[in-house]
Amino acid sequence: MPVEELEDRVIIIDPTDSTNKATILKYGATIISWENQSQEKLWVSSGASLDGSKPVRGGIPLVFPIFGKQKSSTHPTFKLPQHGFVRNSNWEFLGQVSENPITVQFGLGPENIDPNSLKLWGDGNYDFTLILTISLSKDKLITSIDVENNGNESFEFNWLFHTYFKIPDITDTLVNNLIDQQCFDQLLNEQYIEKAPAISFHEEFDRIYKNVHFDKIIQIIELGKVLFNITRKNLPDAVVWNPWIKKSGGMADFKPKDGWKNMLCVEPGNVGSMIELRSGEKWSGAQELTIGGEIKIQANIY
Ligand SMILES: O=P(O)(O)OC[C@H]1O[C@@H](O)[C@H](O)[C@@H](O)[C@@H]1O
Repeated sequence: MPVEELEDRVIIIDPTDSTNKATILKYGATIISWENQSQEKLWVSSGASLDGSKPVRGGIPLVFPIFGKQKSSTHPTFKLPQHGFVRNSNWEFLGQVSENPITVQFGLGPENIDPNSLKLWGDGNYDFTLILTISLSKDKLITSIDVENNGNESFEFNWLFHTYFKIPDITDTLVNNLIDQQCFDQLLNEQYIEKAPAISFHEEFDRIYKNVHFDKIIQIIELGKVLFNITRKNLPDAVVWNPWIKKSGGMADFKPKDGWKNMLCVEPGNVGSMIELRSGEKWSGAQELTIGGEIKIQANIY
């Protein structure tokens, strides 16, 4: 059976190789496991709540309609909690849409969201449909999102796939192809141009890389070996985050305590600015994750 639906989750299996599978929690439509040749590729905290009581610390949580917290008190997203409400809403499993590659969909609309949470966005006046499509094949996981405005009012939103990659050791890890990219450092509260030929990690790291050219493949490399390639469709920005020792120590659901050594978030999204969607309009974006291959150094693409 390539798709198995349980009460709280859906498991999908590559029909060509049963050692490739993914598990999606209905809560948040959070992908909590991606096994490739029986090896786990996503980091999930051993202290993560999987019972729907809080967003999952790990896997691929979904961020909408606000990334972080809105600073402008007049914006309709101002009252929303950090990263919005879809990572803590129960999505509807819509079923399988293709056998090979195995592809499934989840949907979310106002009817699936707790009314108190819904009111925090534009006083609950927006009507929308989100469709998440997840496709798994050999060495590849694709997640795509479609957003549609079904209401009469326009709305503005951010989207982000908050992907937690599992890595052997953060101190041996590099992230490639972000040189000369404009970035906003969330720790320094400063904007500058990234000058590192490849990013390395030796302390807390929290940067938003903006308008990264769509031809650029962001690679996570460990000791000369490509672990992951991240490509994006219509998602111009990428957040790179590792909480390191102190910040992870302050998160009750972050376990084991030295788990920061084995995780790195590279999060494709549209967060440098907001997307405006008028009544009846649709927007979509996707991240494509592939395993392995050659190191590809891309100089500037103009
Ligand atoms: O603790 P949360 O809400 O899941 O957020 C985790 C992190 O998410 C990242 O995307 C942000 O850049 C960080 O600033 C933030 O700390």
